[in-house]
Amino acid sequence: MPSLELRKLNAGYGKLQILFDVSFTAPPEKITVIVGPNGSGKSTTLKTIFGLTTIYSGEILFDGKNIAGLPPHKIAKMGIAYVPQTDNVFAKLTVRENLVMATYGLDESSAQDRVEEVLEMFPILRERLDQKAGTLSGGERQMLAIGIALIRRPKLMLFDEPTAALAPKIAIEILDIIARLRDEYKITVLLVEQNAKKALEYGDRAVLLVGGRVAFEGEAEELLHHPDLARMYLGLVAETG
Ligand SMILES: Nc1ncnc2c1ncn2[C@@H]1O[C@H](COP(=O)(O)OP(=O)(O)OP(=O)(O)O)[C@@H](O)[C@H]1O
Repeated sequence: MPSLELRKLNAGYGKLQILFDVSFTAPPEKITVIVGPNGSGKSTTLKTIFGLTTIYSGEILFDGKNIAGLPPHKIAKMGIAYVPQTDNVFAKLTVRENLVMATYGLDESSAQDRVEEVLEMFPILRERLDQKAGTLSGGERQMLAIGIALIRRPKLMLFDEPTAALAPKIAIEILDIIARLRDEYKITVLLVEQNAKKALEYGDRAVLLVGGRVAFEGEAEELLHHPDLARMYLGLVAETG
């Protein structure tokens, strides 16, 4: 079972360093949530794992292999899927075209099976097959983005704020889907979330980033109830009594 381990990672954009000695582990078949204030480097961490930033030093071990410095297409090939926050579907193509595009390189029968699997997981997409992705609701668009990623049968999925801008009820639906990916598909999940409380309730493990450094790594539950960190950085009021 693949786990992901970051070891003393220093990374950023060109000369602008954003991540400082970032180390943490995302254990197999668990949801690891990355939380932290705005600008603390959460998205940059996901982009770095997927080969989209400049790495100065450190290691990213996936399944025991160091993937730091590999280009995104090689990282994808190893079984890692990245679902960015926006621009994660082709708005001008239909739902069907988006899914078919994602099967590129698969033989025809497995391509059909995989699309069918996605439609079984997200029945609403079946109703929208001939609709342009740009006309989907926010929640439906997230489902399509997740579906596109699932077609490659990833072992590790990186989600960047998948519930941003969604109504609370729809946000819960998306988090439920992510929990199903862990439980039914045995996928290891790394989840960046703005809504720390909800995400920590769903997550197994947690990483708190502050100023590009790891301020906490441990059980999600522990961070949720941490007397100081939860209040200082996540705006959560520790429960009393
Ligand atoms: N492409 C880029 N080029 C240069 N700097 C960037 C780029 N993308 C992000 N940054 C900077 O990196 C820092 C960390 O941004 P990042 O998006 O990783 O934070 P975040 O924790 O995900 O924040 P948020 O919750 O606001 O999305 C910020 O100061 C941001 O301005």
